[in-house]
Amino acid sequence: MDDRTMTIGIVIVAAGRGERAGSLEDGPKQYRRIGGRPVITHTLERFLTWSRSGPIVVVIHRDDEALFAEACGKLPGAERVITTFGGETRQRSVYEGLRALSGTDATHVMIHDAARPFVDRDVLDRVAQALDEGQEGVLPAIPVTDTLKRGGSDGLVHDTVPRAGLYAAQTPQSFHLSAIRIAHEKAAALRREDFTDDASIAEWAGLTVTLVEGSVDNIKLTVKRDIAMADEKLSQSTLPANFLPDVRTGNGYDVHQLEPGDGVTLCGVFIPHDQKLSGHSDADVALHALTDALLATCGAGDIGDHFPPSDMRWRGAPSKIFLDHAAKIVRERGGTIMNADISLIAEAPKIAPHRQKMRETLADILGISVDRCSVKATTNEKIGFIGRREGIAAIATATVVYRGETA
Ligand SMILES: Nc1ccn([C@@H]2O[C@H](COP(=O)(O)OP(=O)(O)OP(=O)(O)O)[C@@H](O)[C@H]2O)c(=O)n1
Ligand SMILES: C[C@](O)(CO)[C@H](O)COP(=O)(O)O
Repeated sequence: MDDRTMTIGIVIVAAGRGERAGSLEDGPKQYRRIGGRPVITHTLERFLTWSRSGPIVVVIHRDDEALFAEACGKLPGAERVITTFGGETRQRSVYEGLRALSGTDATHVMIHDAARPFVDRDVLDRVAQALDEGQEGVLPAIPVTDTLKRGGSDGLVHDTVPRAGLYAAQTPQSFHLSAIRIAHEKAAALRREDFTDDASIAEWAGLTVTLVEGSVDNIKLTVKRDIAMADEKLSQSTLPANFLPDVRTGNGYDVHQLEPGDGVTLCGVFIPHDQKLSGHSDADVALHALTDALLATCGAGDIGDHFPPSDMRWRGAPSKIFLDHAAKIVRERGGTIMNADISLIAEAPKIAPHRQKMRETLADILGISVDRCSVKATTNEKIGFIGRREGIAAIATATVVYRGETA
């Protein structure tokens, strides 16, 4: 069953003290800086820019109100975040988050650790897809890769634990909201306070929990070294002085003919109109131009090389598929997308009312923040084929930073 009527609420737990990461000296780990910004800013941004996020609850510690406001108050979309206070244990904090979420229209919930800032859109999409298919509980996890030993207090290895079938549990763990809330209530009533994740509460309450593929990058920052490594991963400041940043810019252009119809899809957004764009796919000129711009940053050809118009699979296809593919190629080649800029040249329809939605759609597809995505529009002053409303054109520019070299 594909249940797209559901609303996925998000609970991000951020009320821990982070003792193992040295909070006594440096403060709670979720407010420590990696890549120049607090850990929780990265985490929350991942959900604010994911198109399927419904209401978002962040569970904070009573002492951290100012820290949270400073870290997240200026993020685009921050005004829709609900905060509530957590408890002594992670389990209690989740419970408080679920209570806060129950006052919204959420039917399902993704429960995520603030201390996992590297969760990516692919993991979120996989978890959401399992919910769409009607799973009661969903656990992103990765197979254990180290050999496992059971040790004793005597400092000796007692035995080797077969690792076949063993997984390391990650978040966001996801459920029907009412089912996981009832499970948490039951655990609280029976004073069971020893659960370290929500999947184990669900299992205990008799819910079925389905495994989906997590990501090796989706680590939980637990000890000091994790935070230093996360910072190294994100920070330019740790690069050697002779590091040459490999910044590349690509451009793309596309045009499609207009014919009588009921609307056009531009930047992934359908706009009702008395014409439609003709083309093999959904003819979204804007996404086609941006796909070419991204491919250009790593010399990966153009859209026609990857999606030939002669291939029947792309007949009527949403152009999001093409842009998604180009972004994946860029990432696989070590690129980080810095920005995307599209200019639409169209006599009609009016683009301005749809610009914000278009920017959000680009941000979601590219997995970057909305402020890195720009959509502009101009008419052609009634000149030429665009002026005669015979077609719509788009010009796109993308900037990507690839792993640099030392001189
Ligand atoms: N009482 C608690 C404990 C934990 N968490 C949150 O749960 C996530 C995972 O917990 P963990 O890594 O164990 O964090 P801490 O409890 O903060 O760490 P420590 O055990 O080292 O103190 C974190 O985002 C943390 O902020 C929470 O909201 N409330
Ligand atoms: C929920 C969790 O992230 C799953 O791996 C983890 O159990 C929470 O952290 P803790 O250190 O076990 O409290």
